[in-house]
Amino acid sequence: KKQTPPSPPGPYGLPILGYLPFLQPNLHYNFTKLAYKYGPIYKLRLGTKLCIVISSPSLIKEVVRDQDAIFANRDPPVAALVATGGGLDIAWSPYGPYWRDMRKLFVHEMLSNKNIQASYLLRKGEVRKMVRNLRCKIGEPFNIGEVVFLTAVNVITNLLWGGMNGGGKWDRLGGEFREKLSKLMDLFGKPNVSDFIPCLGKFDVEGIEKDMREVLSSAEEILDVVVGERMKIMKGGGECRGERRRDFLEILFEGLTQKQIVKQDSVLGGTDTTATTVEWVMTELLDKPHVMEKVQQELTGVVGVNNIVEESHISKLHYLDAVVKETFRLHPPLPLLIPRSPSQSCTVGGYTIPKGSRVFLNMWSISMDPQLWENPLEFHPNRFLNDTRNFDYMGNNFQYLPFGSGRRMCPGLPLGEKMVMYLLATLIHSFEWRLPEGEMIDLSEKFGFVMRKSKPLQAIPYQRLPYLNLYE
Ligand code: HEM
Repeated sequence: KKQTPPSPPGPYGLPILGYLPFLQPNLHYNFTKLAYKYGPIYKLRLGTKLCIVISSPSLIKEVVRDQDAIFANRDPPVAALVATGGGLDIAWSPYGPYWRDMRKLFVHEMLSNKNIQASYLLRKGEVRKMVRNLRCKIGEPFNIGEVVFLTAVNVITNLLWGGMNGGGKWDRLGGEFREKLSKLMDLFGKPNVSDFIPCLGKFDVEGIEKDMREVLSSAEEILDVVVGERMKIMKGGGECRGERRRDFLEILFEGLTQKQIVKQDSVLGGTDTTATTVEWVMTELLDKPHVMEKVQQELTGVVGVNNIVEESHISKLHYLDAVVKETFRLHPPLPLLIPRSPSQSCTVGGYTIPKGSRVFLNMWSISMDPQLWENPLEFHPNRFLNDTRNFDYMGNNFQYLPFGSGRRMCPGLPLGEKMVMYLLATLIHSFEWRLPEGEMIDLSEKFGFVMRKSKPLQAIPYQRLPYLNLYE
């Protein structure tokens, strides 16, 4: 008789609530501590939901490579279902034809090599605008993450529907929209009892659904205006600002309704990950002046002293690339990636994983594993120089997956990587950075859908080289 493999080990919990009352807010840390006790694959019952936590490269490979098709489904939290109209966006829609079509449009059209190259002028314009704004703040402390976020939002919304920040009207809407988007991302990450005890769903005990609906209705009002305006132009047969680059909206108009377009929140989520990464890199560099000095030297050698950074310089910035990679290791923006859910019962590591369970891939714990990394708690960019182990972002080394892996891997990778490097190279080449008087570096993190710093980085820019007028 064929025997069913056993269920993974795991802690016991209370009746009905399971392990829910014992969960701590820093979930990645909590899950890592449990792995010390129960091993690299264990189960947790949170309310009625069976969760599986995996934290070894070989078991992660079984999920995202060997059984990728089975694990390509998501198990969206209530907040995400509310935000995406029941899963109309790319990140939360179930694995199937709708997701495939959306993702194909996104990857082959919006983020095709041709479109990314054609949109360089747009990125250049936004990055220059950022430097001009920073010139007015020389000697003053300000929030780096916020400035970078605005630049990333402008680039991505421009790629999506072009021109949101082109005139006074879009500038105002863009600022408001940024606020809503941050709130929306925070709500994705908040643990919600309704996710784990569905019969409590209608009571919305923590008010997350209510908050989400409020944020959404104002965010969507803004999107409706933008999308509606563009639909009018398209229906009138008008040329979109005479540009040759087709933006995502134009492409989407070919097959989707306005409602489906407005629900592309996950695409916009790319702005939060980009800004958070830049903020973490700047924090690590301000904490380690010798590393900052090496990055500056590299930039001076590659870009020169009387010149401004161009995207063509990026491929020559090997040390900065290693600094970014090491930052992704120590502070992965999505420490548990986006949870998967098997579409049929299957076996991982010799254990049964039931259909519909929520599977967390704990990349944070892998990043901190002393068996896999020498001195894992220390910041050593050199470990990524002269790398022979494929520590790139392509999702083939299961010890290092900042952009995920398999069918559900981040489709925004080509843009995200470019933006992070270009923004950092410009910020560091143009300015000398210091902390405000009496301020200490704070490296603590706050768990969320995107893992941000618990205290935003405040830093002061000083003019570094005499060429800043080139940005005028
Ligand atoms: C530093 C930048 C970024 C990082 C670190 C990052 C990381 C990730 C990760 C870890 C995932 C989950 C992958 C998985 O489940 O295996 C993901 C998914 C996704 N990302 Fe990114 N991302 C970044 C930038 C972007 C950008 C710029 C965009 C859009 C322009 C974007 C759009 C998406 C979308 C749509 C998904 C869902 C894919 C799906 O479910 O099919 N990301 N990202």
